Amino acid sequence: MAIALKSSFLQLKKYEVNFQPFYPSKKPIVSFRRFTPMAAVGAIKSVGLSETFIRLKREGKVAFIPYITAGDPDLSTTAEALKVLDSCGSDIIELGVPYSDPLADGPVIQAAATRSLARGTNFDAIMSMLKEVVPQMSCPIALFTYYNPILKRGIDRFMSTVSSVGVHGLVVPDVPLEETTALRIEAKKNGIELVLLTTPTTPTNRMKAIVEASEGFVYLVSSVGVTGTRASVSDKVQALLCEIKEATTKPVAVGFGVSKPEHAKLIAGWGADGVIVGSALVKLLGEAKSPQEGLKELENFTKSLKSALP
Ligand SMILES: O=P(O)(O)OC[C@@H](O)[C@@H](O)c1c[nH]c2ccccc12
Repeated sequence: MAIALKSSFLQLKKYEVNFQPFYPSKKPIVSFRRFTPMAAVGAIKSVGLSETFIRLKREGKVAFIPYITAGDPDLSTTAEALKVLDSCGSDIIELGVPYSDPLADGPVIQAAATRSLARGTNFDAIMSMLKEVVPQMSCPIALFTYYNPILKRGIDRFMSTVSSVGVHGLVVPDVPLEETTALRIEAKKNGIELVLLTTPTTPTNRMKAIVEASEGFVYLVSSVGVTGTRASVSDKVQALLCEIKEATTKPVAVGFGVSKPEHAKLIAGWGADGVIVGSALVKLLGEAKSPQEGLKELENFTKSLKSALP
């Protein structure tokens, strides 16, 4: 696998596609041109989030959902990481759009966003990368962004753009439920599943409204505070899962703090339909001595997490 990984990574470095940067005055930040023979294989059509959970339920499996930050350490490595995560059995991938004020993120993901933005990663470059990579993937991608970048671009334009590159889902952690109507209308129009989040402190009636409105799956945040690995998973999650599952038949995936295979196994045993892991993976990729070392560590850790799930 390592040799295959190395050669496909080197393949990727040859990508050269010129695109008009969002701000014409800037030099193109990244450029991709298709050299890889992978494209000759033809596009693999991935299905959406809901369909993925229906298939997994039929197979008696729990979804493994990794999160990585786009452009950390660079977009070429992100493209390769998406393929590594896909080939290691990820069922849905959350791809984070780096943002300057990630208020819900802990130090690991904040640092990843800072590194990515410092490299000049922007939304258009991420879309260009996805346009190349999504046809080579078998699992769906859920784009992860804060609300402000959507408002800046315009909700309708944002949704049509992400849909055009093959993104299936969208997670916006800081949009209040009351403001999701416009997002949900445009998302539905573009075939995008808008995932909403509920937390341990969300009042029951508000939780019920959130699960009712959420598409694809419900994101249960396991603990109060920001993202970041925890030594253990709160046993309150078991009761929260029961409460949510009494309110909806929609799939529920649990995230925040999961950093070990035993955490994933525990959450799956409590009845979760999916387990989300972010910071532990972002740390491997962003803090490795080289992109190739980060990709290798990502592959090994992803396999250990996936193997802990039914
Ligand atoms: O990083 P963690 O603790 O493993 O949690 C998942 C998380 O990374 C991902 O889902 C996410 C990244 N940024 C967020 C902000 C809010 C909610 C969730 C997120």
